[in-house]
Amino acid sequence: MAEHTKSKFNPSCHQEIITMQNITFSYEQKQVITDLNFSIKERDFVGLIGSNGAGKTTLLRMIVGLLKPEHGSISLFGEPIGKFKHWERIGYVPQKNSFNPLFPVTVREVILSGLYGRSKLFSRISKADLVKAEDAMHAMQIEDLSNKRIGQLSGGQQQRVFLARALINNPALLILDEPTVGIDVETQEGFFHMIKHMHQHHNITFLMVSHDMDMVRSYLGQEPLQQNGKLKFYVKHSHELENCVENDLTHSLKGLRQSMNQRAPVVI
Ligand SMILES: Nc1ncnc2c1ncn2[C@@H]1O[C@H](COP(=O)(O)OP(=O)(O)OP(=O)(O)O)[C@@H](O)[C@H]1O
Repeated sequence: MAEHTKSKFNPSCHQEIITMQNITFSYEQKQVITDLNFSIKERDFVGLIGSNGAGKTTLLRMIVGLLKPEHGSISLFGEPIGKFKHWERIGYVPQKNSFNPLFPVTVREVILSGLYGRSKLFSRISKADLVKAEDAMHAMQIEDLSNKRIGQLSGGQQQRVFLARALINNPALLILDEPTVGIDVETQEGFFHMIKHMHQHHNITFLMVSHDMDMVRSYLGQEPLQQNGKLKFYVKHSHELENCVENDLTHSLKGLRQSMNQRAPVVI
């Protein structure tokens, strides 16, 4: 990736967030990813495209530590994944789940579960945690859904809940696996509008799997920056954003909430 003058751009915009070197992965006898080299820098927006079975979800699951590469290495925020402990810096929204409407978990509980992660599984919910949940719900404009059962929401509303769950720790990296599958076109547009807004105004790096080529091409360019097998990486670099400068916005939930409030509501 090209280097850029440090006088103009904040050097922190160039920290490597994900580094993948010579990654190969197989399920039993079937090799899915072969010798992949790719890195993502702070505040890049990467769209990961590929046909069904190309290995997109497999790659995301390796990045979030749920699968181990057969060969090669992954670093997160400059640390080898085996030593990386700051999982709260990463928000992960897996592929859409469908819930039984009777599943007895409320929206607030789903969002709070984002805080328990790997370290807080058995800790009690503090007042501060509840405030974070409120902020995340406010940022996603779903406060009115807080006591509803997750299974009673529409697909678009559920996606907002899972985004709020991913945001509750103020992540520096958001990983989204086909976030708009099964959602109507109008709602998808609203969702992408929101994601782009978050990217442009907050210091968040995005890695998103999507089949929506119109959205990908309109925001990330016509051609992939790199291809590996059937995986294509479309990228908008942090230096293409005007406000990647010294006085970058911090990305606290409150800041997100304020800036989301300044624009027209997005209907999802
Ligand atoms: N647990 C598993 N055991 C064996 N094979 C698997 C497993 N998970 C995925 N695969 C296979 O690995 C390949 C890649 O799967 P993956 O889910 O990563 O693809 P994908 O690009 O995300 O596809 P889609 O667009 O359909 O979601 C597919 O051929 C799939 O059948």
